[in-house]
Amino acid sequence: MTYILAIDQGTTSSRAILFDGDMARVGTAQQEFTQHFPQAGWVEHDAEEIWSTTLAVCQEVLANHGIGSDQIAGIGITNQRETTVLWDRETGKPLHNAIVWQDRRTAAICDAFRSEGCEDDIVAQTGLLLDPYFSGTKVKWLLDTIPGARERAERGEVLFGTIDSFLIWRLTGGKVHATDATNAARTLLFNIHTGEWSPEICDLLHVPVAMLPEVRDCAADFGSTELFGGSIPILGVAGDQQAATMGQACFQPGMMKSTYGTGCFALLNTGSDPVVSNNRLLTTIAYQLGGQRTYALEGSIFIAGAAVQWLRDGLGIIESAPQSGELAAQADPAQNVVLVPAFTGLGAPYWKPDCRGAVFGLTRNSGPAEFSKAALESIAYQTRDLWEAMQGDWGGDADVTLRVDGGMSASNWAMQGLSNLLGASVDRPVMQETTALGAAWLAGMQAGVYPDQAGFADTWALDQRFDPKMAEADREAAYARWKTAVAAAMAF
Ligand SMILES: Nc1ncnc2c1ncn2[C@@H]1O[C@H](COP(=O)(O)OP(=O)(O)O)[C@@H](O)[C@H]1O
Ligand SMILES: O=P(O)(O)OC[C@H](O)CO
Repeated sequence: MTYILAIDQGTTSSRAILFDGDMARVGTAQQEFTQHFPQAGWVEHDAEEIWSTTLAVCQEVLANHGIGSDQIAGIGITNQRETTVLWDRETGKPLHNAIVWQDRRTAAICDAFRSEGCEDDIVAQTGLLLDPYFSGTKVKWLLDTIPGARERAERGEVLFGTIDSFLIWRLTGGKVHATDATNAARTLLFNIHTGEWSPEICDLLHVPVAMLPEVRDCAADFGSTELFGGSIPILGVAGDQQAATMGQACFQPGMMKSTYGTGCFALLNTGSDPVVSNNRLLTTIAYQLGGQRTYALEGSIFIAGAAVQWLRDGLGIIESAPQSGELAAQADPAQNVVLVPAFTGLGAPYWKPDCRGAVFGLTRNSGPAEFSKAALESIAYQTRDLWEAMQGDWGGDADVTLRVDGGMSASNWAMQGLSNLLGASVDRPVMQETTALGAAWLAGMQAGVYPDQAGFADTWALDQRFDPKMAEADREAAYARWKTAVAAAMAF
């Protein structure tokens, strides 16, 4: 039997998932790693720990299943996006902790460029917003802060990469400095229309082009690793939300997936033409295969499953995440408690980093069940915001179903509520590890052991469809309450 090894390097853990020749998951190994918060709003990872946990989980899953390197046809890498690493070309050592996508330290840099009138050109070239979320201003901050780093980067002695690049460098023993188009598209340094690094933006941010990785297709030759016995080629790379889009087989324009983990990231395939958002969504590359770019509109919600974690760890009203649905089902239907979970600000389409959470509509009878219901419904309302924005940008032609995945999609109550508030069908696939599957598919297809796009799309199998069970008038009244609550939270 031939196998594919998928590496899913996420924000809180590194995972290795082994798939067999039929794309069935054989085994998983996972290790969490340390989150560093050196100052308010700063989030860092130790890139060495990212590397050591990644290496360990790969070794573990292979050992657990007695699989040798000669049985692995290829490795696919998927990763937390935007997180920024600078390392020494000679030693491979990071110059600094990785600056994580959630880190807000470059807000002032963004404000300064905005006041200089640079935002429109950056948005036009990158499809992104001038926000600390993306890598570009993080690279600038590192080069401004670490003595001598910029001069060394100009000489090609210091390299930049998102996590995929750093892992490729380490896996190949420093032979390959490359990334894929989906990861490049999140850096704020990449022109998504030409498929090349933007010389103008690199100049503006004072980022030497010599330090940037080569950009390749998602399914391509990324070198090989000798670290697991024999040689294994790295054949697939994609940012995690794009890998989930492929894992959900959202290959047709108008198809949309939404991944409910800690946060929620919704991507709508817009085909070969990038769609410019009038609703503060991001325009990004969904995938690049055979040199052809397919674009997506993306909406990013920072708090989804994290609201359920808050019920458990903050309020202590549930002991485990699945209890949130059981409790919500007991809520008094006459109460209209609304939670705006802006614990770390609001993402798309509001982009209000300073907004904070709020609860509205409390009565003397409001208790754990109503809080639980409000927390799960807040995820549905936020998705409805993205859905509305996407329909507006896309011209109302989006698919009438939403494909969901991620840990929280296991909640039937939450998914039924989502369908009710969207007024659309919500499809949950049998295979909910779509991020890893997407990365595995890229590598397996490139290796010639997995089917092409059409064949892969045929293997997508439905676990459960949730159809709306809410009267239109009730849905719209509920959504209007949410909009009022968001406006009030933003005004606070
Ligand atoms: N049955 C459930 N009901 C509601 N939320 C759930 C359920 N199972 C998991 N979650 C939530 O899903 C999140 C974990 O999903 P996961 O995809 O593993 O996220 P991440 O990759 O961001 O760590 C947690 O925030 C958890 O609270
Ligand atoms: O690692 P995740 O699943 O939280 O995903 C993070 C996103 O890629 C950030 O853009």
